[in-house]
Amino acid sequence: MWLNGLCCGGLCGVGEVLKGGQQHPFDDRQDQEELNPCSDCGTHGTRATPKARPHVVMGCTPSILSSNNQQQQQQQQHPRKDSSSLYGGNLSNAGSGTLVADNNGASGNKFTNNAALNQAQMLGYGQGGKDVIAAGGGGAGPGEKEYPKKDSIVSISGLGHVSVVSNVLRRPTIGSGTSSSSGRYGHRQSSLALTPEEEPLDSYPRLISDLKFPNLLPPNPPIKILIAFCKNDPVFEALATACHRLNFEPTFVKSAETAIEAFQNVATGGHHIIVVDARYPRIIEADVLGRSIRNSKGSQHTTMVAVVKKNLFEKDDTAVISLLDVGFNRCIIESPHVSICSSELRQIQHSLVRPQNVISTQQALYTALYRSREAVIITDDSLRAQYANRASEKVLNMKLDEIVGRSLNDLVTADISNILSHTTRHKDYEGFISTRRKSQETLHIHVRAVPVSCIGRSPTHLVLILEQTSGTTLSALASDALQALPHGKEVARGSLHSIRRGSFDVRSIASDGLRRTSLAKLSQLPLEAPITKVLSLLAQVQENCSSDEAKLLDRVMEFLKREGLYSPQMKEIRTEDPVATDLIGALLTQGPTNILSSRRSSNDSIIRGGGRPSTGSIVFNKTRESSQLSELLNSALSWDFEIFKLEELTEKRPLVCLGLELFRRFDVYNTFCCDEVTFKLWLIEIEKKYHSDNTYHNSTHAADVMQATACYLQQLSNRETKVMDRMDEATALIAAATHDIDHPGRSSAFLCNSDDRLALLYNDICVLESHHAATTFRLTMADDKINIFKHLDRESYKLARSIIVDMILATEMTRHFEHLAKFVSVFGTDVDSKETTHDNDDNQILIRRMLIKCADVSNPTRSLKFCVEWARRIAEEYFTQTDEEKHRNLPIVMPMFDRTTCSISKSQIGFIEYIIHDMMDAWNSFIEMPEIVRYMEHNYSKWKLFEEQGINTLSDIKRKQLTLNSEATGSSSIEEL
Ligand SMILES: Nc1ncnc2c1ncn2[C@@H]1O[C@@H]2COP(=O)(O)O[C@H]2[C@H]1O
Repeated sequence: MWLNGLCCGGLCGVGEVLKGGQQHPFDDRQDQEELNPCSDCGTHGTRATPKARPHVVMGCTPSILSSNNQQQQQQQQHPRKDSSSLYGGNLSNAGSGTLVADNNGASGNKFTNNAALNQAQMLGYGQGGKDVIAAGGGGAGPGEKEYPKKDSIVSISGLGHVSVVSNVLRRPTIGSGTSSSSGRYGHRQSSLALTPEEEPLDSYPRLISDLKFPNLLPPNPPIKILIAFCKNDPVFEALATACHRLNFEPTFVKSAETAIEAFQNVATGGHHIIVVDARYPRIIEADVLGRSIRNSKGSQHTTMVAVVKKNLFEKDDTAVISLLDVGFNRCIIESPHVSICSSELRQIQHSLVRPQNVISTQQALYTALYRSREAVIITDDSLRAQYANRASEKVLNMKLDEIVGRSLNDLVTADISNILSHTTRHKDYEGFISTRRKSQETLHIHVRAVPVSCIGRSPTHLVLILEQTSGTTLSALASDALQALPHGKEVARGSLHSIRRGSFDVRSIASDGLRRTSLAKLSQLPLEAPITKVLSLLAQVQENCSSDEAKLLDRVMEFLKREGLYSPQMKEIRTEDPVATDLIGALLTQGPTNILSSRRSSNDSIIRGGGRPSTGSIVFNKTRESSQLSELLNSALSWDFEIFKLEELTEKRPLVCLGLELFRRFDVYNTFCCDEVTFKLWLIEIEKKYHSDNTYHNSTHAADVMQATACYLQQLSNRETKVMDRMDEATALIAAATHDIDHPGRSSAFLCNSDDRLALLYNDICVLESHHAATTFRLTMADDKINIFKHLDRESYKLARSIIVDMILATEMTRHFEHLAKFVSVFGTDVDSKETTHDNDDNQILIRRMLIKCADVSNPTRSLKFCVEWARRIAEEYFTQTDEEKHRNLPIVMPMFDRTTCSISKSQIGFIEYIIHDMMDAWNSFIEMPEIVRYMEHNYSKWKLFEEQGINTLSDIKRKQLTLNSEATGSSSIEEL
C-alpha cells in the first residue's frame, strides 16, 4: 500500500487506497500543483497532499518514496537544535514536513524530519509524535476505510492535519534499548538486511537518535548477481555453485553486450553484484564493460568484481589498478574451489554490498531535499558550497553549477563571521542575511545555519536553510516583475495596457463596412514587432529634421524594411576573381540558382562511376589495441591532431575511435546517463551513414569537425566564467559528429536542380542540413540499442534535441553572414568578450552556432599540410559535381570548378578572404586561440605564393603535397611558422 494512496491525505476518511504497485505514484504527471479540492469529499483542499516521488536507488525500479509537505504558514516554528549528521543537519531542520517511506508505504524507521514530528505532536499523536510517525507495517487492504488511531502511520498535511494511512499492529517501545543480538540495524529478514536473522521491521525498538538521524533502510530484495563469463570453465562452475549456496539470484551472460542488456533490463536488471571475467580481454573487455556499467543509470551502488588470473597479482598492480580506475570495486583471483568463491562472495556481501545499499538510500534524501521548498545549501569546512537544492537556485537566481563550488562569501553580502562565531562552537545560528542574487540585486532572507560533523567532532559542513518570508518573496518577485516591464511609454503590444488601448469601439465597427472592420481589428492586434517600433520612432524624428537628414533617414528606413536584416546583399559582394565569385555565390545561395555566377554551361560529359563501397563493420578491437592509435588519441585535444593518420589507422573509420575518446574526455556518458557500449554502437551506425566515397564530406570530415569542436570546448572550459555546461558540451560534440550525416557529396543547389527527393521533401530550403538533422534523430530513435538519449528525461531530451538540431542547421552556409553579424554585434571584436554576458539563452545560441560553424570550416586554420589536403578534397568533390552536372545536362552551379581549368589556389584565396578571415578573427577574439588566426594567415600567404608559382590544378597540388609532407616530417607546429 502506498503512503500517499489517499485522495486528500485521508482528510475525508473515504479516500480510496491505491493498490500497491499501481502506476499512480510512479507517474510524474501526478506531480501537479496542489490546492485541488478532494474529488471524494469535495471539500478539503489538498494543498498539502504529499507528493509521492519514486526513487531508484539501485537498478531501475523505484524503491523508496519521499513526500514533502509544505508546513502551514502561520504555524509556529519550533526551534530545532538537533544536528549531528549531514542528513540531520538539513532535512531535520527543514521547515517543511518531510517524510520518507519505503515502497511498501511504511515510514518505518525511514526518515522523518522535525517539522513532520512537530506537526504530529501538535495533534497529540504519541510522545512528540515520534512513535506515531516511526511506526510501520500493517495497514488496510485496498479499498478499506481507515480511521485515525493513535498508533498509526500518519500523512501530514500542510494545513496541520494528520491523516491515517495505515495501522500499526505492534507499537514499538521507544528508548527501551536494542534487542540482544540486533545491534543498531538488526531487524530485517533479508539477504540484504544487516543482520538477516532478526525480527521483522515493525517490531524493532529504536533509539530516539535513530529516529532523528537514521540511516534509511535499504530496499529489501534478495541479492541479484550478474555473472559475465565467456566460458563455463571450473572457475565459472565454482562461482555458480557458490551463488546457489548463498541464495543469490544469478543471471549468467557470455558477452559484454548481453551483460549491459541484462543490467539495464528494467524488470530483471539492476544487479547488486556484477562479476566480470577479466581473464580473456579479447572476448570480454572488462574495462569497457566496467565503464559502460558505471555509466548506466542506477549503477552507482552496484558492486563490480573482476575475476583475474593469479599471475596478474604476481607481476605488478597496474592491470588491477586500471580495473579499479574504471569502476570495479574489487579484483579477485580465479579459483575453481566452491568454498573459496563462497567465502569471497560472502565477504563482498558484508563489506561492500551492505554499505552500498545503505548509502544508496541517500538518493531518497537528496530527492526530498531537492523537492523541498526551502532553499538548502551545504558548504564544506572552507565554506565552499558543495550542495544546493532546486529552491536555492530560485532564491539566488543562479544556476546550480554557478552556486556549487562558490564560496559563501560570494553568495551572501552579509558578514558571515557572525554565523561562524556560532557554528564553530557547534551552535546553530538564526537570523537574517542578504543574499547576492545574480542580478546583483540583494535579497534579505531568513537563514538557519547548522554545523554538522561528518568525521570527528569539529564541524565539517555547514547547512544553510534559507527561508523566504512572505515579504522578501514579494519584494523579490515585484522587483523581478518590474525589471521585466517595458519602461516609459514603450509599453509593448500584447501587454495588458496595450490590449486595453487596442480594444475597439463597437459603434465604429458597426458603421464601417465589414472589410474596414476587419482591417481595424487587424491594426489593433498586438502584432507590433520591435522593428515596427524603430520605424515609427524614426518617422517621428523625420518630422523635425532638415530635408537632407530626412532623405538619409528615408534610406535608413528603406534598409530596415527589407527582409533578412542580417543577410548580406549578395549582389553587393563582388569578388574580382571568377573562381571566388562562383564559390562564394554557391555557398551563400539558397535553392537552385547561384546568385553570383553568371555563366551557365553544360558540355563535356564525364561519367562518374561506382557506387558506395561496402561499409563493413569496423575492426575496433584490433585498432584500439594498436599502440599507435592510443598514442595518437593522446593528442585528441591538440590543434595539430593528425586526423589523416587516424583515418589511415582506422581504415577510413575514424569517427568511432575519436568519438569515444572525446565523449570520455567530456564525460558525455555521465551527462547522458548512458553507457559507453550504446555510444559505441551509435557511433558505428552514424559513421556507416557517412559516404566513404565522398572525397570531402565523409566521416573523416565529421571526425575533424568533432575534434575542432572539442578543442574549442576545451578552451572555453578553461575560462573563469563558465560558458558551456556539460549538456552544451555533450550536445555540441554530438552535433559535430552528425552534422553532415548521409551527405551525398553534392550541394543543396545540385539536389534542387536535379529534383532530388530530398529537395522535394524540404521544399528547396536548407535541404542538406535538414536531412542531416532529421537522419540523426530518425536513426538514433529507431533502435534502443543505439539510442543515446534513452536515459534522458523528457525535458533534457527536448533540450538536447533542440540544441543539436539548431547547431546542425547553423552549418548551412546561406545564413553565414547573418550568424556572423549577430555574433559580432553581441561579442564584437573590439569589446572584451569576457564582459558580455553568456548567461542569456539568445547569446548561448549565438555561441553554439558560431562554435560549430568555425569547426565546420576550420580546415584553412589548420597547419598547412592539413589545409592543403582538405582543399584538395573539397575541390575534387566540387569537380565531381560539375562533371555530373555536365553529364546530366543540369545547370552548373559552379562553372569555374572544372577539373581541367580551375585554380584551386585562387578558390582558397577567395574562400579565406570572404568567408574565413572575419569569422576566425571574431572567433579568436572570443575564444582566444591565436593559433587559428596564425595558421590562417600563414596558409593565406602560401596560397598566394602557390598562385604566383602557377600551382593550381589537382596534380599541381598533389605534387606540392609531396614536398610539404617531406618538409613536415620534422614538425609543422605553429611555433615554427
Ligand atoms: N577549403 C575550402 N574551400 C572551399 N570551400 C570549402 C572549404 N572548406 C569548406 N568549404 C565549403 O564550406 C561548406 C561548409 O558547409 P559544408 O560542410 O556543407 O560544405 C562546405 C564546403 O562547401
